[in-house]
Amino acid sequence: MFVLVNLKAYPCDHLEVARAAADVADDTGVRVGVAPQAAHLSAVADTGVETWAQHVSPNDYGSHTGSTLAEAAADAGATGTLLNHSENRLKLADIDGSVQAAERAGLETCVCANNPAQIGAAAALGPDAVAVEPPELIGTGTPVSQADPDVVTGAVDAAAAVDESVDVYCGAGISTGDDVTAASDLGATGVLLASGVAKADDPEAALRDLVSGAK
Ligand SMILES: O=C[C@H](O)COP(=O)(O)O
Repeated sequence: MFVLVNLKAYPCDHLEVARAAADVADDTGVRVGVAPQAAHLSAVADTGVETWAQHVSPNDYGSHTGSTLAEAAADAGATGTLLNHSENRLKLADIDGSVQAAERAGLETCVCANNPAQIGAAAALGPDAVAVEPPELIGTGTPVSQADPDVVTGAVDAAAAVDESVDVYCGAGISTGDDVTAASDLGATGVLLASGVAKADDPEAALRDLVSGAK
């Protein structure tokens, strides 16, 4: 299982989380990634943890003020990127363009989507992974694997129907090792989470609990 921690724009200590995630990954052999703010990519990558961007633009080099260039994220140490997160939705053409931009820069890609139908559409764009997240469960602490298991199995089936090589992650409310185990039992190969670590009093303890459920 891949445990990917999205720090969003939470006021957490990104270096504390990154160092903890690097230690937990080293100690357990479980794949753990951290997706910080774009301005923190380089500092987070310097800790040695697997580092993901929260978004990259569909643009190539050029006159694109305010864009997050895929090559710049890769230069800063990112090895992957989320795309189309529920809090940063893109037009279909821009998701496609961002997947291509990320691939051009050598970044792994995970396209987020709300439900199985969107997961099928996302998988058709050829990312490395898709992540299903019911928006109403994000940040609630109620895990999707418990509240809406059918959305996870539906997403696994929808992605496989399009392209069996696309990994399927699930997210929203994931915060414990039991949640990670439940996600794995439903067919997900990774989890995408945020508040369970970014808002934890002890992020390292939260991460150790999460990875204890990874298979
Ligand atoms: O990117 C992470 C997801 O939106 C899940 O957030 P959450 O773990 O706070 O529910």
